[in-house]
Amino acid sequence: MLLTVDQVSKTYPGGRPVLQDASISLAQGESLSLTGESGSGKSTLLHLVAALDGFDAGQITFDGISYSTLDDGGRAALRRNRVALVFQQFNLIPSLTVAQNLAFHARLAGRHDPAWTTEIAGRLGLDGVLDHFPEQLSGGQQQRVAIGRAMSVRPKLLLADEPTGNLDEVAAKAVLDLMLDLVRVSGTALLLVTHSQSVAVRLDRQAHLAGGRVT
Ligand SMILES: Nc1ncnc2c1ncn2[C@@H]1O[C@H](COP(=O)(O)OP(=O)(O)OP(=O)(O)O)[C@@H](O)[C@H]1O
Repeated sequence: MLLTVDQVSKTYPGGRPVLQDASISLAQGESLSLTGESGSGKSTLLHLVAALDGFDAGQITFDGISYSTLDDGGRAALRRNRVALVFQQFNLIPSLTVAQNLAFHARLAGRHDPAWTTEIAGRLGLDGVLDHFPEQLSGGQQQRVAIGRAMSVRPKLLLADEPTGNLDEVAAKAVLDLMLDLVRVSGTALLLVTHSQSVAVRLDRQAHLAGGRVT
């Protein structure tokens, strides 16, 4: 398995338990949707897998590495090289062009591959806007840039938190289609949080969070 979340529990200081013995697993190249009511802990689980936050009990193992063995440097390296994130907000850098945004993470990681970035831009339909700035793009185009930027490092796992949540139905479908195509071509596994059942069923497997557990 590429990712194993094994009986993980998480309570924020002063709060109720959010996750209680939650478990998921993901094979290389596989896609899994995560649904659940608002406040059920979907974003929390995604953040734990991204090593952005710690947990109280259980184990997370990704690509043969147990998170309990990672220090801050190890967690940062994981996010720089192997796990990529896409959020509902596009989080592009406004002063950089589309081409520069697309290459940004890969350059930071010292792994910029111009041929791959060109292929990503083509697959995401961004060829015509490479010299534009984010504010000149539609929401759907901006999210395609954010996805392309995340995929520029060829991550083993893409974590997406409501990636189409800010888009209208037509743009959302186009972005989802392109994202699923890109992760398939790259052999990247995908863990996607969504409120939408119609989005969830497009992925290989579905998981649901309720009462702190995954069903
Ligand atoms: N940093 C934090 N500190 C304290 N409590 C938090 C923090 N982040 C989330 N929570 C709480 O944990 C619970 C789960 O939040 P989380 O964002 O994971 O849910 P979610 O399923 O992603 O919700 P939504 O669908 O509304 O985005 C909520 O009760 C939330 O208030």
